[in-house]
Amino acid sequence: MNKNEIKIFSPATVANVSCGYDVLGFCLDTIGDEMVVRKTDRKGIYITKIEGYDLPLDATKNVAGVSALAMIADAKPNFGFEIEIYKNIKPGSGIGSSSASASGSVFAINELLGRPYNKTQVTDFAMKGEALASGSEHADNLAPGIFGGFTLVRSTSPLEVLQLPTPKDVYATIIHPQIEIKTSDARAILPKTFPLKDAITQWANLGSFVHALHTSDYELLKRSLQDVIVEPHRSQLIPHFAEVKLAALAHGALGASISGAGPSIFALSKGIENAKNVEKAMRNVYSKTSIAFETYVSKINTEGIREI
Ligand SMILES: Nc1ncnc2c1ncn2[C@@H]1O[C@H](COP(=O)(O)OP(=O)(O)O)[C@@H](O)[C@H]1O
Ligand SMILES: N[C@@H](CCOP(=O)(O)O)C(=O)O
Repeated sequence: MNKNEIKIFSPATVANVSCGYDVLGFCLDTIGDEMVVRKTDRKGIYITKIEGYDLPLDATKNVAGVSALAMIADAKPNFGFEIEIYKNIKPGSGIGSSSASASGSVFAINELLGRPYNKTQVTDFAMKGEALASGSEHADNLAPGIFGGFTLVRSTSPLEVLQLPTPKDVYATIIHPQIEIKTSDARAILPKTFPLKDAITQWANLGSFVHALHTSDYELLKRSLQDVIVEPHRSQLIPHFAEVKLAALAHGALGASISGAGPSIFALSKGIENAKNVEKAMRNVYSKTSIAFETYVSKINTEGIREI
């Protein structure tokens, strides 16, 4: 017997991970949204409550509604769904706020339907919602949220997601300056073409990063966490980016870069003590400014979205 209601935790995620623009991502554990989804007699998708941030209740204007509508257009159930969203992830944060909603609704509906879709198909529906926020279909936040751990999106059409291993001692530190950068704006500022020599550097680093995850080679992980394509352009949108990155590296981070489209900055470290030292160092930089900020230290969440 399928359930009528489900409550889920939909975690924040870090996309790009320095060397993997639009393809690489990982899942966080200490911050995420909660959602309640229930079956209702009236057909369609109804967002009945949003707490935390001011977002549209209209299902066609909310990423959670758009992905859910795509799923029910395919599944054609003879009932509908009500969605309540309890947002903790600020929209425009760079830690996958829109992705958590777009993937959370379809994860929950799939559960209530008795899991007719596999994780790749769920991600595909979620991409329809994510496209509303960013202006293009990308799955580098959605895939780690739905699959858990580190993921690589080999292709979005057709969608192919590779689940990568998570070395057991890797922790993430995030600093989120409380300014908003819309993903669509941060995408629009990127050049359309790049020098071949930069592309070579980037794909060498991406390949090495994936190899480092498979072999738990922390030194290689460190050398691979470089972004010569996107970071030089987007870092200009983030106040004190260079200082935060330098501070993180000086206090033991394996690497640091922009989380998603920013303004959040992430670092990866070996061991939770290093990750906490990095958090302190990042906080020190922003404490000297008038910009409000939040920080998080998190293990890599290998489960992804979960029922609570
Ligand atoms: N359920 C939702 N959660 C978050 N943002 C949403 C939602 N529905 C629509 N949006 C819109 O998506 C944009 C935020 O997405 P985006 O710029 O990708 O930020 P983030 O990096 O935090 O995902 C905002 O314009 C917001 O109004
Ligand atoms: N690859 C995308 C990722 C956007 O992530 P978000 O968390 O900022 O929505 C991009 O870099 O544009």
